[in-house]
Amino acid sequence: MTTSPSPDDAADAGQTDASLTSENLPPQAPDAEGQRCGLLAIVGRPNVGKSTLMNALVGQKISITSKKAQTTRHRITGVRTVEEAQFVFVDTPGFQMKHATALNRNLNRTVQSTLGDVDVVLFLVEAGRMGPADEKVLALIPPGKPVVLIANKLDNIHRRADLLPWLQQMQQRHSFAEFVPMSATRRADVERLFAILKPYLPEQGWFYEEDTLTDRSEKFLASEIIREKLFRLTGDELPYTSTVIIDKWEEEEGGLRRRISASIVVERDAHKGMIIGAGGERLKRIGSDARVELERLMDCKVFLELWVKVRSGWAASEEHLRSYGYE
Ligand SMILES: Nc1nc2c(ncn2[C@@H]2O[C@H](COP(=O)(O)OP(=O)(O)OP(=O)(O)O)[C@@H](O)[C@H]2O)c(=O)[nH]1
Repeated sequence: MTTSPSPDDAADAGQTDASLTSENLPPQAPDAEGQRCGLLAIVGRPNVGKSTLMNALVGQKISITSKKAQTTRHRITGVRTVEEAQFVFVDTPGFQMKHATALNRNLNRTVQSTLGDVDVVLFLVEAGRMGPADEKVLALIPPGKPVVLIANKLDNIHRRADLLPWLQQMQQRHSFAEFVPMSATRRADVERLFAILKPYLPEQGWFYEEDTLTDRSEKFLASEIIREKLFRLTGDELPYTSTVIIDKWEEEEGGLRRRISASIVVERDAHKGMIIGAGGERLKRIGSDARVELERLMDCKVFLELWVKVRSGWAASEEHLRSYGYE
């Protein structure tokens, strides 16, 4: 994956990447003695706190100015180096099981192949709960992979003793490598997690420089920010089957200004109306919220133009998925 944005690089707003193999691993630091480095994935059903944990682990600030070229199969969500250990978090796109469309089947395949390559999987559940949706996620994890059970939202459990019988049950359910009751919202818990995870990282040189936080491209991050605003402002009304494509990306005044044009692709006219809102108010709000965040992230002025397009049945069509780079 390249990090320098190019307006013609259509795949950039999509999700494809080349393969992470021993031949094309990023160069290692010259002095690798004592270093550890490994890939980690955070999985769990919706709403268990994956994003909260990820943000807490890698910090809020995302460095998207890094121009280091990478050709890895995985989209790296974040990198955090703690003392001699470098934690490289990879993305496992969506666990949408609500609608059994081609999109979901593809995503599940992606999830499985991603998890096959990582060194350790962080399986998040809500402390004291293990429902059918959690079971489905657990079933996607390849056998033999070290899985750390994170019992998140511990702060919702008022008496710790109440959790013990549940933890014992969980022990019988799967041979988890570790059990970590914690709150992703508690700094101390998050820092302790690094120490717990460190032994699972292979002893090898770092893949990234110490201060790298992400190597995702600016265009990809921009599409994610727009998507986030889209979902936030449409609530549960909008199905997962919508995506954001960056159509135009122009840098002006030597990078001091960016002109971005993006399309929100939905399946139905009704969804289009939902996004646009009465008098176009909602789309305006999505655009202005996204613009403010993009300006902060990229530290420059941003002109953002948003379009809503209807591609009927695109989520069900494998061909469309390929053209959007979802393979
Ligand atoms: N009380 C409490 N709430 C938490 C904790 N971690 C996350 N949350 C809340 O749980 C909700 C869901 O968190 P997210 O991080 O968005 O969950 P997610 O798993 O990324 O959700 P999806 O994007 O739907 O898959 C948010 O309201 C968080 O603030 C925690 O440790 N304690």
